[in-house]
Amino acid sequence: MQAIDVQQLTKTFRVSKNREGLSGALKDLFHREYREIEAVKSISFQIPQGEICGYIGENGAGKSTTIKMLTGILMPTSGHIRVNGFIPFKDRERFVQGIGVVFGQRSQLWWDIGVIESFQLLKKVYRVPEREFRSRLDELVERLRLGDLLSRPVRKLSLGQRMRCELVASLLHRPSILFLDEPTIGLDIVVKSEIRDFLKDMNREHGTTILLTTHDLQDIEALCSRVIMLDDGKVIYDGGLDELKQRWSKGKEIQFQFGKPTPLPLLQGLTAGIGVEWKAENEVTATMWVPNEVNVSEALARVVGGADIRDIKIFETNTDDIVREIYSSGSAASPAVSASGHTEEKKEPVLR
Ligand SMILES: Nc1ncnc2c1ncn2[C@@H]1O[C@H](COP(=O)(O)OP(=O)(O)OP(=O)(O)O)[C@@H](O)[C@H]1O
Repeated sequence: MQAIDVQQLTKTFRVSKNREGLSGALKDLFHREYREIEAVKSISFQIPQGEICGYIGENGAGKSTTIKMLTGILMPTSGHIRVNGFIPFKDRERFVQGIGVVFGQRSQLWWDIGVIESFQLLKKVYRVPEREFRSRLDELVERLRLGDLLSRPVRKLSLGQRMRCELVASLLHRPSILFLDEPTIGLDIVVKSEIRDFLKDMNREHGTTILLTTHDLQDIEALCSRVIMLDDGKVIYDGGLDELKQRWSKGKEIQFQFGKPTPLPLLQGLTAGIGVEWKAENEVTATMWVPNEVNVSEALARVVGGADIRDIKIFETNTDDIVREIYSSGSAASPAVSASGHTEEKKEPVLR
């Protein structure tokens, strides 16, 4: 059974139009006009148990709307969803026992009471037996170093402390699927990396399936082997992160540190005719841009054979650059390949 199975899922919001001016407002009183916003447009994907999948897209692409449908908060306009075998908006009570949710911008903890009291309330909501609750709480508190925070009211926690508590709250009932909507938003680099390590451990030790929505592509790099990319309500990429990089990356930068001053014309002469470009950083450091179509070992061999090299660093194009490029280029994608390795029908990208 797939952890998440989504077929031709669509969500259309109906919003009222506000006419301008006093006469417009009066007209609205008697006859409202509506327009439709198609936030999610017939998307399909499956996520097997135990996978960490990134769900990315620009503002307004439809990510949160999808997560809300997957967690049963919103009802789809059309299409089918199964999460852990349940239809989320129907079988609410049994369905929520199997999922955990963290919305980075919204808290599931009670603001004015101690963190531990919030956890106790959630234990009741999810009907977790006392012994199980204790052992799970001990494990999570130790892992996320929450010991000192448990008696503090949530309003007195820093954002990083609160987010660690939110994660505990979402995992107390041992859900098999975790939905994370911007879990690292606004956090400093240390807390971000703590949270990423924690999620990796949860996935490895308990096989927790994670669907992660984020604008922070470092989250994706650190956690996800697969990414689903959304644009204007449609899936425009579904596949491996490495494949995404290979497909979209235009080349590599290779930085050389030389043992003595090495002028650019000498380096350009060594690599003449193979299509690389040089940039001097200083007298003893230069960077060679190697487009994908150029053979890297040939380019390297030419430099190694003619210059005194102390150090070499290779920089791949990073995910941030690639994703920015995809959103801004409007380039056509090749057929989307699902994580299962099956080539799906061509998803026409509408990239703006
Ligand atoms: N309750 C709603 N009523 C009307 N329109 C909505 C509602 N919720 C979302 N939308 C619209 O649906 C589209 C998708 O919004 P959604 O919040 O899913 O995008 P998102 O990818 O999560 O964006 P962000 O990264 O900014 O959170 C947007 O055009 C948004 O304005």
